[in-house]
Amino acid sequence: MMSSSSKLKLVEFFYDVISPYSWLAFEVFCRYRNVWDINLKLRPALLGGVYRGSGNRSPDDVPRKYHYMGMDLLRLGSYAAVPLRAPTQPVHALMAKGSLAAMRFVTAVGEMETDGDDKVEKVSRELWKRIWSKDQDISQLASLAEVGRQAGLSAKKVEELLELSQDSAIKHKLRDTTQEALDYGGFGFPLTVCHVDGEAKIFFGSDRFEIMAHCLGEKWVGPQPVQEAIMKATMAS
Ligand SMILES: N[C@@H](CCC(=O)N[C@@H](CS)C(=O)NCC(=O)O)C(=O)O
Repeated sequence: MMSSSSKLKLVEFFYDVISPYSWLAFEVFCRYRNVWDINLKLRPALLGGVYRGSGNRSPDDVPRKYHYMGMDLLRLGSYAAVPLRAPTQPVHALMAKGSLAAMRFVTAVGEMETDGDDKVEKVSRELWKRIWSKDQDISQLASLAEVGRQAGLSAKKVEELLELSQDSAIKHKLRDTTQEALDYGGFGFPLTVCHVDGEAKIFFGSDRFEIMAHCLGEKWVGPQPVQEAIMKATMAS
C-alpha cells in the first residue's frame, strides 16, 4: 500500500443519484478504494445536463430498453449486493421530480465539509437508498435534511448546507462539474476517468471494471473484493 494519495492513480467518478447504474459502480469503487492503489475522487454532477449537452436521450424514450433495464437492475443489485428496487412511480420520481436539489445538496457537502469526500460518500449513499431502494422522495428540503442527519451531520450543519445548496456558487459548481463530464466525452452515467501515465481513459457504465482493472494494472475479483479475499483464505486454510 502506498503512503501518499498523490502517488496513487487518480480515478474520477462522475455520477448522479438519479442513476441506478451509478449506485452499483459507486459501491464497487468504495469497496475497491481500499484494495486498489487508487485515489478515488467523487464528482457529483447532473445526468440531465449530460443528456442535454451530448444530445443523448433518456433510456425511458425507448420502451424496450426501459423494460430491459428494470430486469437488469434487479439482477445486478443481487450480484453486487446493492439493495436496488425501482420506484413504484418511476416517471414521477425520476422525470418529474428529478435530482437537481439533491445534487446541489451533495455539491454543497463536497464544498463545505473539511472531510468532504467522506461526507459526500455518505450523503450520496443515503440519497440512493431513498430513491432506489425505499421508494422515498429526494426532492423536498425535508427529505434532504433527513438524508444529512442519516449521514451523520448535525441539524445545524444540515441547515447551513441546505441554504448553501441554493447559492449561485453551488449551482455554478454543479454546472461546471457536469460540463467537465461532457468535456471528457460523457453521454451518460456513471462516467469514470482513470488517469494512467498522463492519459485520461474514459469508461461508461458499471460493467467496465474488468477492463478498468486491466488499464490500471490492478486485479478485478468481482464486485465484493473483501468477501472474495475471505473466501480464498478460508479455502486455503
Ligand atoms: N451498461 C451500462 C448501462 C449504464 C446506463 O444505462 N446508464 C444510464 C443512466 S442510469 C445512462 O446514462 N444511459 C445512457 C445511454 O445508455 O446512452 C451499465 O451496466 O452500467
